[in-house]
Amino acid sequence: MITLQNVSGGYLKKSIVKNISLTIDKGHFYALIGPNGSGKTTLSKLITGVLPLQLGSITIMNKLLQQYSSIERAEMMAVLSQEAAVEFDFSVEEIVSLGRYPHQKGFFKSISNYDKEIVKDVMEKTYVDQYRNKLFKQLSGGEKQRVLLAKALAQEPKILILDEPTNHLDMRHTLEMLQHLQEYQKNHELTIIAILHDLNIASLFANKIGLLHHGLLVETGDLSLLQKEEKLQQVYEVAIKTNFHPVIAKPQISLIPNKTKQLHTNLDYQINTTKNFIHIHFPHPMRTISNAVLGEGLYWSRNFCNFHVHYNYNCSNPKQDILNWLQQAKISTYDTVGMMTAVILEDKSVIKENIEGIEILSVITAGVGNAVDITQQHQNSSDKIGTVNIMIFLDAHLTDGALVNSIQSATEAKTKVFTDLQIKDPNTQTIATGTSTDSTLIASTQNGESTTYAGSGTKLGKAIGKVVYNGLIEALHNYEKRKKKI
Ligand SMILES: Nc1ncnc2c1ncn2[C@@H]1O[C@H](COP(=O)(O)OP(=O)(O)OP(=O)(O)O)[C@@H](O)[C@H]1O
Repeated sequence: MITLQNVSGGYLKKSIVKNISLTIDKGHFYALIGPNGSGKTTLSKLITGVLPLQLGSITIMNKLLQQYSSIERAEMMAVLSQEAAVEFDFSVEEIVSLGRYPHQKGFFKSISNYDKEIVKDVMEKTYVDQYRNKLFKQLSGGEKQRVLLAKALAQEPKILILDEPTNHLDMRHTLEMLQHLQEYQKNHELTIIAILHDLNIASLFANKIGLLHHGLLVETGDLSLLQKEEKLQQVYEVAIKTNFHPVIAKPQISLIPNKTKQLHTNLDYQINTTKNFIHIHFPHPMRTISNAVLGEGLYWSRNFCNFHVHYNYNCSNPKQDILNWLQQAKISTYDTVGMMTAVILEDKSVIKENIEGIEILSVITAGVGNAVDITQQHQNSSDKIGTVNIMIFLDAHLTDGALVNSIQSATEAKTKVFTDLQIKDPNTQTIATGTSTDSTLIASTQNGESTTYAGSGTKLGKAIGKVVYNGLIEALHNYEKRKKKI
């Protein structure tokens, strides 16, 4: 619908943007991204016709831009620019009504009932109707931004060009504005071109992205562009890590500040065991992966707790229970991983070793009351509290993939223990592979070179295998000894 072919343009004779070719489909949201001064605003001014082309052509709906009259352009396109701060003594409603101006006919342009309806509607949708009689200049930056969006929408444009539309807006209003625009985009087939500095916002709302650098369009394409770590690092000259949004399938980017000196070189830990909990504390956060009750998934944590509960514990809200117990014990609820067990905590095993240069610590509690053979179809009740809780701490630097690999290594070693000790699933009388509610955690200091593998073919994987095997045997031995005493 909008096609730019070899477009160059700028100020006076100087070309700021050079040789740009791109296509924006009707009803799409096209995000223009790029560092400060890369030419985004200049390119948007070429598209609106505010700046003349030096070279190339711009076609909108199969007609060259210069063939549209200025009135036709004003009807077709609305612009929300950074420079739009009007400081006249207009009320909010008057400013929004100005958006209807290109549509008003006749010599004495006057506002029709239809115009009034549109103005009312957009004011409501952008939540500015509450300020309708207030003077525009008396509004906050964010409120002004919403009024200017209302004015642009009142124009009922086919194309909306936004220069940093979420400037001044807080999180709620940023989201509301863009969701609202998305609705317009769908319902009115509105084409949006938005200059955005926040790449994560661009990812949430754009269909297509264009990356400008030194006036050149270095990449244009779908959201996969936002996963090109090296390209983005090179253009923005900043260290980043791309990943996915935790809830929806959109890329998200995290900034990495200049590497600060690592404050610790080994597993400096403190452990405190009471009747109610084991608390392992590290002075610095560790990168973790676990299926713990609190802090599950990928996380950063300094505190690792395993709480003792009665074997008939009512599991209706285990996470909240752990939060309450942490508060009672005056342990942080923010950077803590929490597990539960019905096993007597004194029977834990703690092994700290240096295996081929890898410092590794394991803290394991174990019982086999609800052992299960995962390969058999018999239905076990699984609302009992975890009996094999494995916590492994490593002085290493693991990628997310290596963390997953470590869990796999720990699980293989655990299953080997069940096989070697001939622990059976009581329902099927076959060798069990674990118990029905086991928890496993891997925590890594993230010191040194990062590694992507921690499977059975690696030094790291074998170190995990060794401490899990030995630690679990010791913990089960303690458990059996206590059972015999009872
Ligand atoms: N009116 C002007 N006259 C001359 N040069 C200008 C003018 N406006 C901008 N420039 C120059 O054009 C270049 C690109 O500016 P532009 O505003 O298009 O970048 P941008 O990518 O929108 O930047 P930002 O992210 O900082 O808003 C800059 O070097 C700027 O100094």
